[in-house]
Amino acid sequence: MAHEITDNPLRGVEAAQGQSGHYGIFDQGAQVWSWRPDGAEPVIWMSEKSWFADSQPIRGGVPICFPWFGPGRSGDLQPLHGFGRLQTWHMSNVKDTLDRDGRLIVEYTLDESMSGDQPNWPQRYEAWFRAKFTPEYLGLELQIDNVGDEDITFDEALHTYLRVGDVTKISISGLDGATYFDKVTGEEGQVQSGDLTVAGETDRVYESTGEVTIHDPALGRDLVITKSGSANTVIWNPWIDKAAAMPDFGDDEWQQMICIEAANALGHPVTLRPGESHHLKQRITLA
Ligand SMILES: O=P(O)(O)OC[C@H]1O[C@@H](O)[C@H](O)[C@@H](O)[C@@H]1O
Repeated sequence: MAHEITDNPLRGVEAAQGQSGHYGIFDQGAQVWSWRPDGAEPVIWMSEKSWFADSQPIRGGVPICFPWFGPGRSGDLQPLHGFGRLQTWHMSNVKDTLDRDGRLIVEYTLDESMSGDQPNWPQRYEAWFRAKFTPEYLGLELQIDNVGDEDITFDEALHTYLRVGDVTKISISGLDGATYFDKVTGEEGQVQSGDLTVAGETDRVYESTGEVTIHDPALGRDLVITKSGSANTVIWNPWIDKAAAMPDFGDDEWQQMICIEAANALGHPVTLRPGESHHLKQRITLA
């Protein structure tokens, strides 16, 4: 058993793990799209309606938002969530010990010579991303280096789409007492009370650096999401109307997904002086 470089529907790395496990990442956006530990239901969610086309966002997996989140802090930047997720990243390293312990590590790089002329963010940077697939957890790490001679400021997110059995039955713990901006109502300074349940369109940017757990009774499992280097946890489910309005999202698919994103956005951009680096990490563990 070894990893393969595959081309369908997009170029990337794939691996089988055990009898039924599967790992996958695309070069476009350095986007993880599959983590299914052996014997488990998929943990990473992918839409069956996703486009797989050059320079189009991929709906599902783990999009890397960079160097801005959504339309950016000015509210008018395109493409949404930054150009990083639309670029073809350079696969710089692949290591597997699949036969021994079921692990696969894939590393990617991106810099301004590859992302080309970006009028909204003409900065010098190097980005490095590592996905570590193991039978126990999926580890994600994004490093941004300032390689220029001026300060750089950016937003970023690991926009992780997770598969759940029935989103109306899950509860998410770990955010009790955290303040959040509700992007659906536009209300700032909301405070989470107890566990979060999903009963409508949900789009919240929490001030939170801690661990959250999804309790999923329909699949009979918990997903534990830890992170570092991140001031915000974003939770997103489009619910019925927004799902129906998105051409790359199945009308009923909102029922089986939730995004739990490790971000630095809105009031928490990252500023790096020349020569400095920033690390953003997220780990998903099946419990
Ligand atoms: O459709 P996109 O650009 O992939 O974004 C999906 C969602 O991503 C979330 O992170 C945002 O908070 C939502 O507002 C947004 O709708």
